[in-house]
Amino acid sequence: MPISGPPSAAPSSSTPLGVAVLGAGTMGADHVRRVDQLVSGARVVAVADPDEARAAALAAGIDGCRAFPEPLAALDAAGVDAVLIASPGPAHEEALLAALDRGLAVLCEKPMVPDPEAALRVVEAEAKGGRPLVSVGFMRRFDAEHQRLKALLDARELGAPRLLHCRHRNLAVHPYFTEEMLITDSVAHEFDAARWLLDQEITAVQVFRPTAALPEHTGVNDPQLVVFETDGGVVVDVEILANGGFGYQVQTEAVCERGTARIGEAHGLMTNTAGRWGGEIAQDYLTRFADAYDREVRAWVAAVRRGTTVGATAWDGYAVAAVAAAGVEAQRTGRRVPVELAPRPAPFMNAV
Ligand SMILES: NC(=O)c1ccc[n+]([C@@H]2O[C@H](COP(=O)([O-])OP(=O)(O)OC[C@H]3O[C@@H](n4cnc5c(N)ncnc54)[C@H](O)[C@@H]3O)[C@@H](O)[C@H]2O)c1
Ligand SMILES: O[C@H]1[C@H](O)[C@@H](O)[C@H](O)[C@@H](O)[C@H]1O
Repeated sequence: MPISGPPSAAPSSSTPLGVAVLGAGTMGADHVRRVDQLVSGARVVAVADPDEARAAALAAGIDGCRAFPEPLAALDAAGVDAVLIASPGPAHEEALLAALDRGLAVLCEKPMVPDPEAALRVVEAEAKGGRPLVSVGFMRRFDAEHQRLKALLDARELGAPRLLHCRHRNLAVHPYFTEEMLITDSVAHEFDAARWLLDQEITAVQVFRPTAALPEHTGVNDPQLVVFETDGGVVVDVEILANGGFGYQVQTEAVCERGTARIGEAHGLMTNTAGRWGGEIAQDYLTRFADAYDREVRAWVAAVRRGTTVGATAWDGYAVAAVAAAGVEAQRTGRRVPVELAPRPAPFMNAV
């Protein structure tokens, strides 16, 4: 799609950035609350969802915010300077291309676009515009524990990393969640986090599935073990559990040449009483990663004002989609599947 719209200018420092939020479900509602109540320098001016009642309910609580049943119409609403996409992954490509066509900066929830060919179209559309506009919501990059682990690995304090052991356990997933989404929607986070933590590309993926019968209540064969290799020789294993039923846990342990480092062990209150100790397990990502989402959206608003992006780029979104495509094939065939990456375009001159 050609870039035909005029480039958007970030508003002056005294005018809040007008944000259109596409998708008024779990994440859309959380981001609307965040932009409205926690982030200074931005306001929600439009909310769009084909479920009109959802959009209207969110917009009703915010002065000057309009609800739209047609997602793309919200991009043309008065006062829109930037777009936050929180619709399901398959709807992202259309919204991203429309935003880029209008020169609007975007924070797009992960996965940027689940399918790699479509993800590459987004990379190309942004490149044609000549400036960075797409930030992808891989929020672990803004989580304090993940940032500490990255700093430790970058500084080589424990020597070179050799293995990453990851656990990704969900309480439950949406009823529309499919077996493929274990890879494209959930392990997508570990694909991004591993690339970012290690500063390496992923080269091949394998998926191991228990042979036990499919649990009737979920429709997803739980748990699965996803193992991938990087071009720096690191091996990463990820236990992915969609319907664990007990809480939300995201843990990573790096095994390096001279030691190990672990994050995600505890998050919440620990109690000692009556001869026992015990702790809390967060029940969902909205709790576990609340601080990370806040930092992410604040950083995004600040970046848009500076005319740039933050966190994962459109290229990162594409790379994750390419790895996920290999992962889905590995899941289907039981084979080790190499990752095919397109040539990387030159970075933007002013990207951060
Ligand atoms: N970063 C994270 O930790 C995290 C957590 C959960 C979800 N997500 C991502 O956020 C996105 C939304 O997930 P969710 O859990 O909020 O889903 P959800 O099902 O709760 O909500 C999605 C909403 O989008 C609406 N919708 C459908 N098609 C649309 C379109 N074309 N345009 C606008 N709205 C549309 C639906 O009616 C629904 O209200 C997904 O990409 C998901 O992967 C990210
Ligand atoms: O969409 C959600 C979200 O991305 C969560 O962060 C992840 O833990 C879940 O597995 C996924 O289903």
